[in-house]
Amino acid sequence: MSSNGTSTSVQVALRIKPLTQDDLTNLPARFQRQIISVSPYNQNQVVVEQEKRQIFQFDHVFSPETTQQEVYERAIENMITKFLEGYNVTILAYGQTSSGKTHTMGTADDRSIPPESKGIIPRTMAALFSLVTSGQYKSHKFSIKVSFIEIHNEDLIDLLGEGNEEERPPVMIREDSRGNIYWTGLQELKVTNVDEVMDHLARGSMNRQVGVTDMNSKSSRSHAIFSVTMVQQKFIPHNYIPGGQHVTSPPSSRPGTPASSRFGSQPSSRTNSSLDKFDDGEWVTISSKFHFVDLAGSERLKRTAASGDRAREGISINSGLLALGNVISALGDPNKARHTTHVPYRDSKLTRLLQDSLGGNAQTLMIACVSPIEYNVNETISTLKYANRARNIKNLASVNQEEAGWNDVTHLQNLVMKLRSEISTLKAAAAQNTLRSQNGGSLSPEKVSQSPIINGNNKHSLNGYSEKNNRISGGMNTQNNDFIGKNTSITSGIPGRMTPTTTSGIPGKSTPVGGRETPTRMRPTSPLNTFTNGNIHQPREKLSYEALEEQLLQLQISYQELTQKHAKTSAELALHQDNYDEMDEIIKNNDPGIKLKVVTEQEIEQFEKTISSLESKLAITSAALTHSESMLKEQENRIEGADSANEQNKDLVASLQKYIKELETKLQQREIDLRITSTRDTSSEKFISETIQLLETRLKEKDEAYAELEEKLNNLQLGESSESSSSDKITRLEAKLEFLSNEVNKLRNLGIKFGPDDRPEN
Ligand SMILES: Nc1ncnc2c1ncn2[C@@H]1O[C@H](COP(=O)(O)OP(=O)(O)OP(=O)(O)O)[C@@H](O)[C@H]1O
Repeated sequence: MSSNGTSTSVQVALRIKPLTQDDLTNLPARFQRQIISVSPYNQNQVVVEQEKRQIFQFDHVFSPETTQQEVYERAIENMITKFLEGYNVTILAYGQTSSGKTHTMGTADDRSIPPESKGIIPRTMAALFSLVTSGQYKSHKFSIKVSFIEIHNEDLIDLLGEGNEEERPPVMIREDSRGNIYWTGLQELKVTNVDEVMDHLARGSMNRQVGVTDMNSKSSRSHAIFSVTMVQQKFIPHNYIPGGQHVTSPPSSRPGTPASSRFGSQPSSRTNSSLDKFDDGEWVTISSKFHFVDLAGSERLKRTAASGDRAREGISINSGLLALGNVISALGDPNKARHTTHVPYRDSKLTRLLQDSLGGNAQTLMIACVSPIEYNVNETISTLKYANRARNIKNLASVNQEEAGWNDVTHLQNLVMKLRSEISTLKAAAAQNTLRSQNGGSLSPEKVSQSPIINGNNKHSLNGYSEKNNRISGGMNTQNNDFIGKNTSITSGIPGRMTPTTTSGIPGKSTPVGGRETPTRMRPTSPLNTFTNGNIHQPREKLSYEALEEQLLQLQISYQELTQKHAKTSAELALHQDNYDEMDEIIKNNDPGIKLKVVTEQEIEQFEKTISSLESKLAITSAALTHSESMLKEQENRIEGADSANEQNKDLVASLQKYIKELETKLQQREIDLRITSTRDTSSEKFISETIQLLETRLKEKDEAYAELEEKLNNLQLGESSESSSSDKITRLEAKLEFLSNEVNKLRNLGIKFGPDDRPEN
């Protein structure tokens, strides 16, 4: 049973990793500029310097210089106190690969790690053991167990499991009726000191899946959850002073096992002797669990150059973190949280396991780890945003406290029997008294005090009872332990005090305070009055008798109800056990045909998600298809148009070819004509040149004749008698020569040459 639910936000711390030698060697120097730092104005703010400046606020910010001890002191120490008070506590380390999650948590701790480098787990465990063995808790008895589980490719692996993995029972996640998540089928190892814890942690982390990525030579490829379950039994004496010291020591023997034990163990039966211890006080069982969650790297696949198995791991890691992100979104976005009733815890094993640690019954701290340098800026920003959303989640943390025996039917049966016997003794005493008073006798106070019913335990129940019970039902809570005296130990010892009790002190009935009261019963009666005046003790006895009768009746009803409830629960348990055995058998048989039946709700949801994603892909594909079809039609139309244009072009080509043919014919004809012409030209040239030659010959002859004539003339000049006839002859010859020269010039003008250097005369 839980008490004192208080709403708390998920606390978020940011840790900036210092640049390590590996970073300096492996990452490009030009991207090693530090881009994130603690704000100088507010120690809980970080500033990211990029093109634009971004500021994020967290509950704690740890600079690269912060030591492991400082982280522990500032963020973890007070959570141990909460754990001891009975709260469930969860610490999650989130961030990209190599950002320092494992270092911060100390998940991979072993003896080689120096004390100053020890992470949260070893420090917390050392502090826890130091506290539980200290004087402060000497009235408590503790049972501490550890388990270590890994989620790798959506499989749950028990890291502390021994023997052959195939022969181990499967690890299953379960949810109890109160929404608490627990798992079955894994080793829970009892530890009594910190060394034992560290041995288990080291052994488990050796079994953890690690691989080499581009960014971390020893990268955790899985989510790992190291859990500590603590059951403490606290004795609350009846004369307890709220907020003060216990004034009596607890009795030496105490209830054997916690009334409500999770993680598979059954409540133990109770013996009568243990009931007796309620007379001095009562045992309260507080159980709480502490999860240390070292998440796998949140980076995108391409950053780690993952392929093959690494990529498969990456996809599974990312789907787990995506589901965690969706849960954080659903819980962390104030608008969504108001409207969202469904938080997708079942989307991954990780979120299912952390269901009651996120938005549930837990004190939760997320430590977001980031790299300081520019190279990782995108991952850093996404981690900061993720962590920032987580700050908005409200958890309802409460102490897991139960009064001893409340769930223990055997204990309740014994109690009913004890009450019955007390009532019958009381009845007998009352009858005896009535008889005596009828006989006129009176009962001395001494005799009354000898009655086992009135004496001691039940003294107050006969007078201040109703008043006392009013107080219980009005404001009782197990934290305050507002105890009523010894005589009410029956009521207070009955594990029904956490539910409202009736004013008659009968457990399990939720009747409002005073609802069933008669004025008589409400009236406080002084015991002194009752027993010093014999005249008034008869109605007093009568009243007690009636009240007891009613109590008996109520107890019988309660007993019947409990028996029925017990029978029903047993039947349900048997049914679940059968189903479980059947499933177990199926899984063991490993029959692939039958195995199909073991489709869990989670898988169905996964299938539904896959189907809906396929449907959306189908919608996109069919839209693309429609688009392609219309494009195709358009193309067909174009082709048709092109075909008809082609036909037209063919005609054109044919007519062009015809025209070309005609032209060719014409050309041929022209060529023939030209040839004929040129032949003609050649013959005319020949004729002309012959003519010219002829003319030249003639001219030459004339020239020769002229020269002969001149000579003759000269000879004649020597004789005067022949002078006039010679000059006539010369005139005639000159005229002839002129005529011939004109003829030659005409021929020259026609382009006929009379030798290579011939030029027409002007
Ligand atoms: N605050 C720190 N001071 C000194 N060294 C650190 C610090 N944080 C991380 N380192 C070192 O950086 C390296 C990577 O850190 P770690 O293995 O813790 O990263 P991780 O986030 O767990 O990576 P992965 O997700 O791949 O497992 C380790 O060598 C670790 O010792």
